Amino acid sequence: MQYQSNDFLEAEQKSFDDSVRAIEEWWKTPRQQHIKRPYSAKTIAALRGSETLPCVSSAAALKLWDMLREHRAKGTAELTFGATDPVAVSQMAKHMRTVYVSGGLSGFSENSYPGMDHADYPWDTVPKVVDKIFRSEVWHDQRQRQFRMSHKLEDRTSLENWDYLMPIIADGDMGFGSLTTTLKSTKALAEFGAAGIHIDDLAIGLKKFTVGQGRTVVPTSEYADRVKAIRLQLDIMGAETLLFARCDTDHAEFITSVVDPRDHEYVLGATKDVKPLQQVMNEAIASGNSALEARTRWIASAGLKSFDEAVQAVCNNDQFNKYQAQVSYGTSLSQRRAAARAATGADVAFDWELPRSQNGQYMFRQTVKTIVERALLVAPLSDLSWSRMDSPNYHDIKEYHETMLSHLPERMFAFAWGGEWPFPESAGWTPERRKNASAIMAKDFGVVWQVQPMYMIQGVNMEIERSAEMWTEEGIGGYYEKIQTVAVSRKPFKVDGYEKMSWCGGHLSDAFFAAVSGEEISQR
Ligand SMILES: C[C@](O)(C(=O)O)[C@H](CC(=O)O)C(=O)O
Repeated sequence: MQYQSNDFLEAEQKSFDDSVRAIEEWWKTPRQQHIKRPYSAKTIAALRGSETLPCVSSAAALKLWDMLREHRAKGTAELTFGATDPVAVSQMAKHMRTVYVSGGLSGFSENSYPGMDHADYPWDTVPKVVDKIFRSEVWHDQRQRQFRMSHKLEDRTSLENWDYLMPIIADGDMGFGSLTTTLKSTKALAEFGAAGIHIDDLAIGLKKFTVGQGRTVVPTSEYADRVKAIRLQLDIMGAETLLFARCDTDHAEFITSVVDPRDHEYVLGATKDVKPLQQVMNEAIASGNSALEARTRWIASAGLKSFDEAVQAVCNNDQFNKYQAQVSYGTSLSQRRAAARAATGADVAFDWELPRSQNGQYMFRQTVKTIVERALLVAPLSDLSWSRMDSPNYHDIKEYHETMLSHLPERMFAFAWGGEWPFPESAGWTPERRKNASAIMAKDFGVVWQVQPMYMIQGVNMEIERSAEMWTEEGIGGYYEKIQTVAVSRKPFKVDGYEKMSWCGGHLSDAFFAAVSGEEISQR
């Protein structure tokens, strides 16, 4: 064994103690002080290497934090959309101050095997897109500054001066598997430039899109562990990256396991004497019938209820009140059964095994209360809360945010708008409310960051399709008149393009040659 002197050991101990103190001081800064960790600075110091490398995303994360806090104070919001292409991002910078890297969009456009939003692409797909966008932002900032600095002060007022260094918020999906993948993807996202990361409570790979079935969530405890793992990783790195705790429980229909009693209230069971759903579906397939139709018939016959509903259905008001007085958040099914027996004098028929799916999922019925419970649980470790929706219900949105704010008045929220949402009056959307939805969400509910993740797929598709039609029908004549002439005459600045040397980096690369040949390249 290598001999280690006392001097070495003491220096090592001092460096460790210094690191603990530095972490404790860091956690007192305005950006960090609201976070309540379930572990000590000593634990984090012990998980660090002897050198903590500076995290490139931290400056952007602090910028994002200040930006969002300011919006929160003013009742306004930062609006952005999803992007995976640095060229597009360079144009977004002229109107937006943040950019979103969507997992769904990355799944379509950033891997060799495109597909629907299943997060079934390699776990480092989104980090690589973040890397590409982050580096392109840095490059645009560099070439813009070089161009400006080649001009004298008095000539610079009329030059372009965009803030390309837009904080990037990245889709961490469900962490891509186990805890170690969650740690690795967080590390990659923060190292590659993500100023914010969102994590959700979805099960990996179980989204359904066309058969009318809702999403599958993981137990509350698994979700809480994901959030904890991300915060832990960010702390190990000393990263300021913001953590958006997204909850996909709205309209979720399944849960992977009943390991956590906090979920038991929402799991559905059969209250009638029926065969297991899987058996019925397998019999339908074996006899050449539709499994989906067999499922629909089974659901209609099984008397599906939550345990509380099952109790309510078999007792009077007094008995139900007595039952309710015995149960609360986190009361397990076996405790609920005992409380029901005590209140009604009989066992209540309820079997949550019978409706289980082929993948073993349990049937689940969420309410706004479920989402609030999950969101409150992970709020102390995260920076923003986000209840993800399939379609917008204003009443639910209002109830969720107002309940959250009654517990956490300073809380900041994120929200994603869909590409083809209907905004019906029946869901609380008056025309006036729809028109001003983004502003209302910001002012009334503190939703400081709002994204349309799939804007590229609809909004930009529309532009490309129109452009492709024009080019194939009119060729260079059409291009000259409808694109080039318009782009070049745009005021106060030409539209960016390959011929615009400042934007495409022509000036920068020529400046490299000049500098190497010994020329003074500043302010000629
Ligand atoms: C935001 C999202 O995570 C994404 O990948 O962009 C998706 C988008 C969508 O499916 O509409 C999500 O909300 O799950």
